[in-house]
Amino acid sequence: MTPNLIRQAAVMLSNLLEFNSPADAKLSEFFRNNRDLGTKERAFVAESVYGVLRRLRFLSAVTANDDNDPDDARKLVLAWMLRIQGMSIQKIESMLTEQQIEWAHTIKAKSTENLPLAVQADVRDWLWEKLVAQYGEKEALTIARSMHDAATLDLRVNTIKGTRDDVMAKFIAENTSGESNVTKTPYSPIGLRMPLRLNISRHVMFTEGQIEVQDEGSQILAHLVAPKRGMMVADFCAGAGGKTLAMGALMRNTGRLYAFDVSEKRLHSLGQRLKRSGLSNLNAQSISSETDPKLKRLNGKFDRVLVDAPCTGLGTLRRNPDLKWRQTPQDLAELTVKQANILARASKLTKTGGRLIYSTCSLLRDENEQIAENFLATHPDFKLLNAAEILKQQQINLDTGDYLKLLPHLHNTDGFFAAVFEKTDGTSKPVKVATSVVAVDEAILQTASTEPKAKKAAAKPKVTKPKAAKEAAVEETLDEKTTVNEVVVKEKVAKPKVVKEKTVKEKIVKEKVVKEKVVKPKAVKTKAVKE
Ligand SMILES: C[S@@+](CC[C@H](N)C(=O)[O-])C[C@H]1O[C@@H](n2cnc3c(N)ncnc32)[C@H](O)[C@@H]1O
Repeated sequence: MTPNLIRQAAVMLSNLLEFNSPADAKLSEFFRNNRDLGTKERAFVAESVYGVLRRLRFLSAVTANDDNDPDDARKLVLAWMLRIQGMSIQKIESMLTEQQIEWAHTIKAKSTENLPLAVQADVRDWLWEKLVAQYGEKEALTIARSMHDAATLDLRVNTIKGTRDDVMAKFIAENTSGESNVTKTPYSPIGLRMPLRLNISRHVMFTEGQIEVQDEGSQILAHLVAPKRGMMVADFCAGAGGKTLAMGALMRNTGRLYAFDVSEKRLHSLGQRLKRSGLSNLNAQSISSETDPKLKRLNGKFDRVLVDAPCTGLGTLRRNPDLKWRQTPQDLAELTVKQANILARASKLTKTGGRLIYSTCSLLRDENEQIAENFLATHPDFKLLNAAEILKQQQINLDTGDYLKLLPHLHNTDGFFAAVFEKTDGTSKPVKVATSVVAVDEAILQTASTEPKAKKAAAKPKVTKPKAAKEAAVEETLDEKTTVNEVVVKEKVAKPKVVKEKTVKEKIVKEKVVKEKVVKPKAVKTKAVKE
C-alpha cells in the first residue's frame, strides 16, 4: 500500500462518481491509460472503487465530517479500507498527517446503527421504497445487503467441446497448492464456480472455447428456454450472446438459432465469441427495432423465442454497483414500455405449441410480474407454464413457483426473473389480472413524480449523459457480466477494437405519452470531488 496507489484509486473514483457512463468501461479506459500499473495495483484500484460504489451512501454518511465534505474521493477510499475492509489505522498511519490520523479514528468509531434503513441498504430512496413495498422491510434489507458483496466468478462449460467433469478435473490438476480451486455450481449442470482472482481470459480452455464466463443464473435461464435438437430458436435481445451460445450448445449445434439485437456492436462481440464456441447453427441479424420489417417473414416460425429484455439491471448490482446510483424512476418507466413492446412483437415469432420466454435481470415487479401479467391479459393465445416443472425436466431442482425468480441472497446468482408462455391455438380464455398496461405505467409515473428531492450526499449523483447515450451505456454494462477482476485482467491482455455504434431510432408507441406525464426531477448538482 502506497500513498500513490490510494491517490490513483481516488482519481478513478472521482471520475466514476460523475456517473455519466458505465463503471467497467471507465475502469478499462483508466487501465489502458495507466499501463505501468502492476497486477496487484490494478486489483486494489478496481476493488476499492467498486467497494466504494457498493457502499457509497453508507460511506458518504460515515465520512460526512465537520466540514461536510462527503464527496471527497480519497476520504471515501480510506473509509472503505477502515470501515468495510476492517483495516487497522496502524497499517495506513505512515501515509497520514496527524490531523488525518485523528479523522481516521473518528471514522473507525462512528456509530452507524441509527442510520436510516435506505442508507444501510445503500440504495436511493425511490428504490428502497419500491423494494420495501415488494418484499417487506426485512427481506428488502437482506436483498440490498446481499448486493454489497462481489459476485461469484462462474463458468459455463461448452458441452460441444467437453464435459463439466473433464474441465473440472483439468482445473484441479492445475492447482499447485493442492486445495480445491473449483466447485460445481449447485443448480446449473454445466457450471463451475471459480476463485475470484483467477485469470480466465488468458486460460487455454477459454481461448479454445471450452469455457465461457457466465453467471449461474444465466445458465439456468438457457435451460429454462429448453431448446432441443433441431428446433427453430430466436434470441430476440441477444446482445453479446451469453444466452445465445448457451442455447446453441444445448441444441447440440443442430436446428437453427437466430440472434437479433438493435446493437451491431454487441452482435459483433457475439461473432467473436462464436468463433471460439464451435457453433455453426447461428444466424445473427441486426434489427432497427422490434418492428423491423425483416422480422415479418419469420412470424409463427419458432419453437422457442427468448426475450431477454433491456432492463434496469438491478439484479446485477454485485457486478454493476454504479447502476443503483444511475437508474432513475424515469428510466424504469421508459424501460417497462419498451419491455412490453418488445415482448408483444417478439411473441408473433412463436409458432402454435411453441414457447415464448420473457426474462430480465431486474428485481422489480414493474419489469417482471407486471409485464408478464399484462402480456397474458392482452394475449389470450398464450398461457403461462410452470417454470419449476420445466427446470425439473432439465434435471434442475429449483422451485420458485410459476415464475423463475433468482435472488442473490437465496441462490448466490444475479437477480433474475423469467416467465415461460406457451402459444396455444388461441381458444384459451384471457387471464384476469388486477392491473392493465396503462395502470402499470401510471404506477411507475407516480413514483417518478413523488421521488424526494435530491440531497447533497453522493448517493444522489448527478446524471449528465444525454438519455440515448446513457441508455446504450446501461445496456452495455448489462451485456457483459464482467467481474472487477476480469476488467483488471482484460486490460492487460489486449486492446479491444473500438467499433462505432450505429444510432438506433426506436419507435416506442407509448414513449411519447410517458414522457409527457413524467415530472422531470431537478438536476442534481454533485459537488466536485476533491482529489
Ligand atoms: C439484457 S441485454 C441482453 C443480454 C444478452 N441476452 C446476454 O445474455 O448476454 C438486452 C439487449 O436488448 C437489446 N435491445 C434493446 N432494444 C431492443 C429492441 N427493440 N429489439 C431487440 N433488442 C433490443 C440491447 O441492445 C441489449 O443487447
